[in-house]
Amino acid sequence: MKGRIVIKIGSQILTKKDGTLNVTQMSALVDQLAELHKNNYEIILVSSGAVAAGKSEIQPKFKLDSVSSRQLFSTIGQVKLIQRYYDLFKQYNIVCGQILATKDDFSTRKHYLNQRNCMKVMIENGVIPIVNENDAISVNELMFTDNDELSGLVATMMNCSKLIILSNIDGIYTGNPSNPESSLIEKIYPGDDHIKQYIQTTKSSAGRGGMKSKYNIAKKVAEEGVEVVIANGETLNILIDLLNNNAIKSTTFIASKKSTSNIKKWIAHSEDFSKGKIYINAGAKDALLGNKAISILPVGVVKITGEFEEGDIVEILDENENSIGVGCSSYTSNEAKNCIGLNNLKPIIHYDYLYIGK
Ligand SMILES: Nc1ncnc2c1ncn2[C@@H]1O[C@H](COP(=O)(O)OP(=O)(O)O)[C@@H](O)[C@H]1O
Ligand SMILES: N[C@@H](CCC(=O)OP(=O)(O)O)C(=O)O
Repeated sequence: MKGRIVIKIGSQILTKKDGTLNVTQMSALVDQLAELHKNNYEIILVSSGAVAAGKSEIQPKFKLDSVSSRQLFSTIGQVKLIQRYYDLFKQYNIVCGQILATKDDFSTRKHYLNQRNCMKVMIENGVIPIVNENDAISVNELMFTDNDELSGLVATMMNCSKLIILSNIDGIYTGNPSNPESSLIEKIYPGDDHIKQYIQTTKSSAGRGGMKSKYNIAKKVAEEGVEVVIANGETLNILIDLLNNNAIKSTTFIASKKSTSNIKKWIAHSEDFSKGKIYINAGAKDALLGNKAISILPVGVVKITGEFEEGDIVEILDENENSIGVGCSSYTSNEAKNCIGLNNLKPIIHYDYLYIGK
């Protein structure tokens, strides 16, 4: 096996403005995926495009709100999308399978491991998983920011070496990409926090999260040890060139060298399931943000809100409400509240169950 990689393809690459599938583009990408598969890469595809592809199929009989229209179009478009992938992969005798996920499918460790097992058994049998958010049932708080977030979660969960995010742009520019003075940023190292100033809120017409969400998730995933590349899916032979390290326009987020355990990877992507908040003082914050492996002790805690059980996910904040990380509590909320500020007690969050970062 050469490496396990997640490739995420945005709506803009897969569909045309009139809502039909961009079959030429899909076919060019599947040709490359087939070649990588033949060369022993393990591939997980995260594909957007269901909503955009559904729009050309039906004219709603009455005006729909945004939730209903997303539901209606995605149910129709997903069939088109997966059928086309099936046919294209079939030409290479490659079997693909569909996974439609909601955020809730990752909410407990049990759910998370279940998802992991499903993708693992597919890969072990030579099947390419094609993952998309289940737009028909994920609404509001159950929604991922977009498929960039889902692809990051999958890449860390499956211990992939690389995540490639294909959009309609070569990568991250130092300003508005249409401004000739902006230049492409080729490499972003862990801790390069100044880059976020360059990200505009503009996004492509079919995209959901825009570059901001790509940047946020890429930074987080690279800090967990997975290299992330943002590149243009319209560029000829893009995947092959990227994986052969040929000079090609793209932005690479260099992976952090520090290793992150599997349990921490799950915790890192679980902040939306947090049942409570643990506020820590300045000394505890400094210690946590330093280089040592530190647990959160009751003595550094100043306030606790929410109701939680032992093992539940809780958010960690400083006294100014800045989020510092997430972890699994070793106490129930009642027990934890009773030991705020006390010395010589077991950690409220043990280092092994603590993820620092956003
Ligand atoms: N600094 C930047 N560099 C590159 N692209 C940017 C930047 N800021 C905003 N963008 C926008 O982000 C868009 C890509 O995000 P998005 O529309 O969500 O695509 P996708 O459908 O592939 O997920 C680009 O087309 C571009 O307009
Ligand atoms: N699940 C949606 C994808 C939403 C999304 O994240 O789109 P994009 O920003 O183009 O990757 C769909 O298939 O239409």
